Amino acid sequence: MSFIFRRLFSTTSPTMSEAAQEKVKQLIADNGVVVFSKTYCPYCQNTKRLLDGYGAKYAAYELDKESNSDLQDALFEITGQRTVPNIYINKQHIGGDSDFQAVVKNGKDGKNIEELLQAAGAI
Ligand SMILES: N[C@@H](CCC(=O)N[C@@H](CS)C(=O)NCC(=O)O)C(=O)O
Repeated sequence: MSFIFRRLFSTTSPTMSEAAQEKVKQLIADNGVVVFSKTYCPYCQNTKRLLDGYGAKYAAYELDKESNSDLQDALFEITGQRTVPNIYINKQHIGGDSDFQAVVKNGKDGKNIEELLQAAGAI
């Protein structure tokens, strides 16, 4: 019972995990295209190269440069994906580099990649 009251009326700050999830969600909300990445990751480099090829603006969030290692766990909790790159276009989860390559080739939801990037305000 006291647990329920503590839970309902707690004024304590969010847990680390909740804070990391909020940060991830904010980055997705604030940016048309987001690539959660690691600087040394060849798949991430490929994704960024493809985006650069379209002249797209994107936020690359380099997790290996980030002291907060909770972010990768938060991404897993939100997307079910633990690897990088972890890509969002227009708040829609795309997946990793191979998923992005498939979108470049086939489009998504009836839109080609240029249309998707335009809708995201990235080009
Ligand atoms: N099939 C994935 C492969 C991605 C992958 O293996 N990424 C590696 C880094 S290069 C990774 O996330 N390893 C786990 C980690 O860094 O925590 C894709 O196409 O994105």
